[in-house]
Amino acid sequence: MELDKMDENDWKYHGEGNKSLVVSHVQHARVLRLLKYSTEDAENSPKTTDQAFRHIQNIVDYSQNVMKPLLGEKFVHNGEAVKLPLDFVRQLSLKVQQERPESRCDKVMDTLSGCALCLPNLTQLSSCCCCREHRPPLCIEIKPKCGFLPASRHITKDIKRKVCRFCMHQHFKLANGKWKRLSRYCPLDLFSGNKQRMSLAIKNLIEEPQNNFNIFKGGECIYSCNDDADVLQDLDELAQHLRPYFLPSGSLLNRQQSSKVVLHELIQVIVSALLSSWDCPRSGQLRKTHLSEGRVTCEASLLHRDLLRNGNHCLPKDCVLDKILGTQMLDNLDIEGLSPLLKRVEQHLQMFPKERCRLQMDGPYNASFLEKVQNCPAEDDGSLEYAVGKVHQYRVAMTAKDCSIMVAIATCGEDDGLDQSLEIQTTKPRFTCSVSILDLDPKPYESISHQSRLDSKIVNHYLRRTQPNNQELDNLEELANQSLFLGRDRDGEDCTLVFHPV
Ligand SMILES: O=P(O)(O)O[C@@H]1[C@@H](OP(=O)(O)O)[C@H](OP(=O)(O)O)[C@H](O)[C@H](OP(=O)(O)O)[C@H]1OP(=O)(O)O
Ligand SMILES: Nc1ncnc2c1ncn2[C@@H]1O[C@H](COP(=O)(O)OP(=O)(O)OP(=O)(O)O)[C@@H](O)[C@H]1O
Repeated sequence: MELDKMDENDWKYHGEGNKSLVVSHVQHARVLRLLKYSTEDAENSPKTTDQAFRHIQNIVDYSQNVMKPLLGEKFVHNGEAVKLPLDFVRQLSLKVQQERPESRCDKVMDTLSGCALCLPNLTQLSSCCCCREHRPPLCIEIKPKCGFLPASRHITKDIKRKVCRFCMHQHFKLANGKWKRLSRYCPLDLFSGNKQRMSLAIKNLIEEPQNNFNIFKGGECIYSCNDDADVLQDLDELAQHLRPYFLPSGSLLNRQQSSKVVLHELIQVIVSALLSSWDCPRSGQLRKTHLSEGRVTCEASLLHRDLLRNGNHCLPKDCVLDKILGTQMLDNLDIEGLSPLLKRVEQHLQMFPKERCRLQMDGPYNASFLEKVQNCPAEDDGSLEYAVGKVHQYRVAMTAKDCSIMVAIATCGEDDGLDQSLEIQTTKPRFTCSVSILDLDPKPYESISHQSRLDSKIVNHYLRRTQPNNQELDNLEELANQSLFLGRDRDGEDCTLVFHPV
């Protein structure tokens, strides 16, 4: 990429989240990730080009020196901080504006600094993984969120040990109008390692993607949450896109039958990719990570109790889910156990503000930061160092609870070489696949206190809605929502997919 010859016509809108907007190159498998900021919060945006560059370089360092060692070399692509011509960035901003979803337009793209993060386009397979097949690659993006129930002795509300954060948060989001329907997805099912539970989790993501699920074909997003949340997802249209990948061209199945088969096959491929151990492909069954029984089942999940009790609940060691879960579980005190330690750090920093630098509260994210994360003492010895170590661990866990997984797949013929990619073995066509993790930004130290407030709000709201003894249900709408939730619970076995052993 020649930075002095940048042309906005070579780039197109690709997607965005809360903090960044992504454009992709029309020919090369590259993306640029530009920062966004809220106009009301302009004073918190980086003021000079150097500050913005430093901010992006911090993201690169954090990905490379902290998240990559924790999550695995194969999954993390840290990218490169770049300085772009300002005129190019301004033109680009104008060009993409009309493509942006309304729900994300509360923030504007940074057009002042000219700084961005350049990354490989993870919706496309790297050339070494590509087959001779000309069909465009498919890519499935999943934002899995937190995959375990906390076991910390500091927890004050027992419900947190029974219902997972995502499922409780759904009710809070519904009440606040962020979404209009509850998602049936439960992260504990996805992270269970049990293929039946995982399949149901993915089926639920497909049915209600919210901001947790997207599908790309040839780098174009073909399936995601509608901005108009009233409109249900068109699964039939999705199945038509997928049909050539999963059904032989002469298939005699009618449209409805083929939709079922195609979605079932897609889910199988995703499950296989998520469970593959990349260090020893095809031997994903060798070493396994077990979670203690009580931490793997969420009472809000709709699965049949027998399956939850008797199924296999472990992840192959080193598969992408195992890596993410292990990093999420660095948060072993829960926000309630962390809060007094956060206070210890805050008090120290109030007295000695210059210590912020030595303690690496805002980086630099180097080997010494990772050392603080990995070698934090197991027990509180009352020291500042212990408190700082736990705060750093919590922030790293937050990143892992908010990252996304990209599973890029392509069909391949009998004699295609597989090089560094992974062969997914299913009953029908052969696929090569690459799995990556994205959105690995450091979470600011300041965001921890927000987490603490949010945690109380989510839990209190959930208790008010779902527990009959909490009589604070204030209107009929709330009651309706509650019965919707209870109805879900009773529907435990309602699954339109036919599950075959995989
Ligand atoms: O706090 P959560 O669990 O709601 O996560 C936030 C996400 O909301 P979600 O629940 O996934 O819809 C939120 O996602 P959306 O903007 O809702 O798509 C962001 O990812 C946010 O991260 P950041 O503050 O922008 O770095 C996320 O915030 P933090 O990870 O910083 O807490
Ligand atoms: N390297 C990449 N290759 C392909 N697509 C990408 C890449 N990085 C990001 N994207 C796409 O852009 C979207 C937004 O990126 P990202 O999740 O990093 O933004 P964010 O603002 O940090 O998100 P969040 O809301 O979680 O804070 C992603 O959901 C993904 O679809």
